[in-house]
Amino acid sequence: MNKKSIKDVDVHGKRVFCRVDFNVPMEQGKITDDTRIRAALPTIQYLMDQGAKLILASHLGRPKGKVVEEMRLTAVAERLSQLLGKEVTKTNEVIGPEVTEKVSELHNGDVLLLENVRFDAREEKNDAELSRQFAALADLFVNDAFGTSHRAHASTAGIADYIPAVAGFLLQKELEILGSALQTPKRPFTAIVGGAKVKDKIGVIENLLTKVDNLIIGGGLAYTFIKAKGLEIGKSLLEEDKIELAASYLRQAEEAGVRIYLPVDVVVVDEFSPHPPIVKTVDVDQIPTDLEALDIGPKTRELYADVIRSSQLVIWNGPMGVFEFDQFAQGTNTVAKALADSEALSIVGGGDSAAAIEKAGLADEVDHISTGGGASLELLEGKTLPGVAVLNDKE
Ligand SMILES: Nc1ncnc2c1ncn2[C@@H]1O[C@H](COP(=O)(O)OP(=O)(O)O)[C@@H](O)[C@H]1O
Ligand SMILES: O=C(OP(=O)(O)O)[C@H](O)COP(=O)(O)O
Ligand SMILES: [Mg+2]
Repeated sequence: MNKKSIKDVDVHGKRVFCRVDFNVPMEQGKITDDTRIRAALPTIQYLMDQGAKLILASHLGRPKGKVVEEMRLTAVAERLSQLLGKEVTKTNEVIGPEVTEKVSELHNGDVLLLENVRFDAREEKNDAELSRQFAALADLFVNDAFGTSHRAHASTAGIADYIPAVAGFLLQKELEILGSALQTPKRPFTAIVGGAKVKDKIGVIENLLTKVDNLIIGGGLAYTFIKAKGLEIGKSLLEEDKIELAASYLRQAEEAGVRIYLPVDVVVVDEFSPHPPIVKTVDVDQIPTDLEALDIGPKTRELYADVIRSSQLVIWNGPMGVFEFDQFAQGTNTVAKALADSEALSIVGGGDSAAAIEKAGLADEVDHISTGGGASLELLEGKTLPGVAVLNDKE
């Protein structure tokens, strides 16, 4: 990578604004998986040891520019304090007098965490004024938020217009590992895409079709494709205005000789909950109009596991079902197990996918767990990530 890293600059006594991705899965105010916090520790610890005054910034969820109490970073600050064995101060605002004061009180080696940056509507607009205000707090910008580096926002990109900008260790490591796997991909090369961010993820498929041998589609993403094939999907997750696009991908794949795998059976329910009154497995052409699919069925699990076992490189982003409810985690767990057992070079990416593989107890069995889902897919497409592009080049 020809970008400067924190090793290339002197941070002693400097105020460092470090963007991290602490967008961790939460349930009832509790962190259910702290992979992303742990992944940022090497950078944070290094900057502390070097005597920097550290200002950390992250988003959590999608609060859409307003304060949402459940999306405050309070639990994140507590967990970070535990992991570092040192008190992390947190502000209750994103920017303003409280932030300015707390920054001025920092000593070398201290850590301050700003409130969820997406509480400020200007963050996602990559607003110049907010970028300038962030920059005014610090002498240096460090991007270690690989999982958010595909977003051009004030704290991931805009800030770099005003102060020197370098990469953290996590960002560097992610780019190296993903970059080398993709440079001369081992074949057969299989990509597995699932999850719930259909709007974000469907777009990457066009490019993936030029790179992979097999494309497995599961999770919430699958239903827009099933609909595109003219089948009934009931109340399953659908991105209405992407149906045409999905249909065109199915045609393109056929022309390119890429095999697309879609669910052949699914688990449907009458209520989105851990224990719905009705739970049944049906073939994909038999989804009742009033039910919703929360997992891939047993035939699909076996089919997907077979494809994985015959691959040499597998990149997986997005759970196969609503794995947070144990009853609907079987599709995700079967895919995770197949990946763990296979000889393929295996890379799993995404905040929720990482949580799923941890929950399945298989985190040590795959080659790399990436903290980025959308980010790793865009990298896989061959795109330059905005949060990387803004960093200073090595001289
Ligand atoms: N069939 C489905 N219907 C609704 N949500 C689903 C379905 N399958 C998976 N999901 C949800 O997708 C979410 C993760 O999506 P996403 O954020 O895109 O993945 P990642 O964080 O791994 O990149 C999980 O919370 C999971 O419950
Ligand atoms: O969780 C994230 O991405 P992921 O779900 O693709 O892993 C990142 O924190 C980015 O969040 P965003 O998709 O709301 O911009
Ligand atoms: Mg996610």
